[in-house]
Amino acid sequence: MRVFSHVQDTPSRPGRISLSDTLLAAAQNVQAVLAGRSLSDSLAATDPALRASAQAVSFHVMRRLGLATALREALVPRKPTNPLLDALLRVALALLETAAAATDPDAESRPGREVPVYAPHTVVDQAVRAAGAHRKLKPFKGLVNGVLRRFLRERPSILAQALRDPLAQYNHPQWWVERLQQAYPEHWQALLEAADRPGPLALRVNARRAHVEQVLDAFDAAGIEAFSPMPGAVVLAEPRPVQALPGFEEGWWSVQDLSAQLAARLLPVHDGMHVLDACAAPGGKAAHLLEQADLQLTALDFDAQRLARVSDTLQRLGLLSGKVQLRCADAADVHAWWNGEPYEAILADVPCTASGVLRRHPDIRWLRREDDLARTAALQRRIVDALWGVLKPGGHLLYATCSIFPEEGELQAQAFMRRHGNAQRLPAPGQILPIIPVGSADSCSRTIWPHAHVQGVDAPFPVTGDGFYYALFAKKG
Ligand SMILES: C[S@@+](CC[C@H](N)C(=O)[O-])C[C@H]1O[C@@H](n2cnc3c(N)ncnc32)[C@H](O)[C@@H]1O
Repeated sequence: MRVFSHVQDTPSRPGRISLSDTLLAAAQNVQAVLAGRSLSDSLAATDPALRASAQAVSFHVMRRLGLATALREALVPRKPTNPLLDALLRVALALLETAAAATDPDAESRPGREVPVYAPHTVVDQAVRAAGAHRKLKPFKGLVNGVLRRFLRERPSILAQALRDPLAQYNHPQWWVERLQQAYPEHWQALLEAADRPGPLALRVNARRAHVEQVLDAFDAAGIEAFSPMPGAVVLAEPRPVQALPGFEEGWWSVQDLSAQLAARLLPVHDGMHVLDACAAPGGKAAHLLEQADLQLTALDFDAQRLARVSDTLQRLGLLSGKVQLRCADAADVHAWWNGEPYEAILADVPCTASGVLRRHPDIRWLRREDDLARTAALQRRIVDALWGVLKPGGHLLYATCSIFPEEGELQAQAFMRRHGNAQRLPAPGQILPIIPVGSADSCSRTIWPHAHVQGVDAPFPVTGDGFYYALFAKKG
């Protein structure tokens, strides 16, 4: 059994993180997500001492929430009226089932290395202790103990009963599964499985401060296994705390997924150009654009708090200058922010369901509702149509989303072409799916991964980018 090194399975003592505290914090996070709050926001409010361990457990529970819910329903058919109790039961059941699967020779899949695995008796003891330590849960200590012990005694039959529910089998809402089945009849299962594995730690090298070889040499000297799967990018074999990596203080690189790193490479820009990043926060792609060329850049976002992060990002990388203008406004309402000077290039990294980044945000599937898709697609249409009006003839607009739903990708791009007779579609990757390793023969498929960026790479370990969509349009003169 592997126990996370930062979590002890003994009671709280000053300076030590107990598993019971972690379970309680994870239950509070799960409760928050079930109430519609994002896991990142909820974790930000978690005691900093507990945050890393609570995150590891909460991420795992999000990836197993369908199964944990079905197990809880099988054991306690009437939903507990205390939502924290319900969440604690689901957290403990997710961990117990994972622990059991780790040693079950008949289990279909073994937990991955990133999954928190604790001895079953430890999970039961610590969940009971967690209940006892919380004023509102104290009366339910006996129930928690009884439910979890019964699960351990009767696991095969309870698991079989739970797995009759598709939610338990797939750990995604049914509507999500159906949409993927429809869009990707051959890949939907692989997509569901990929969503439950963590994405690789990918870095974008800041061309103004370092180059890939320099970063790889520094990592090698520090005993960190890494390679470069495409120009300007470095991927680590194992996730690590980024502040401890060589070059962090020096601004040599930024954390950015491989698929996201394609944006600034796809939009044709050169020194002196007047460029708009229309949905810019927190500034990853704006920074990349400025690392590539000396631009007159307007970074726009309608969320003031998030826009402040653009400033921080550019500051850290030494990219903030008088040539960069930050504007807080609705991109679709051009009269509110546009000074009348057309842009030569526009990046439209529009808001989306984020269905392509479940590896890093496993809560997203539980937060989204099916009708969000149509609402988000309508917002994207409104934004991109407005932006088309501020693009100079001869200029380029790159449409991007971190989604794998065609309504936000290819269908959106095709509808855009039908609405704008003066648009010409140029080669771009289209839909990128997070299931094909970079460097494999299959990654040369244009619909899956832009082959130009990966051909000839001899990958020492398999790497995939997040789910993303790119379409590039030129405005006829
Ligand atoms: C996918 S994120 C952008 C990520 C960013 N390009 C980066 O690389 O760091 C989408 C952004 O669009 C912003 N947004 C949403 N609706 C908007 C609107 N109507 N006008 C401008 N920005 C908007 C959100 O606040 C969010 O920061």
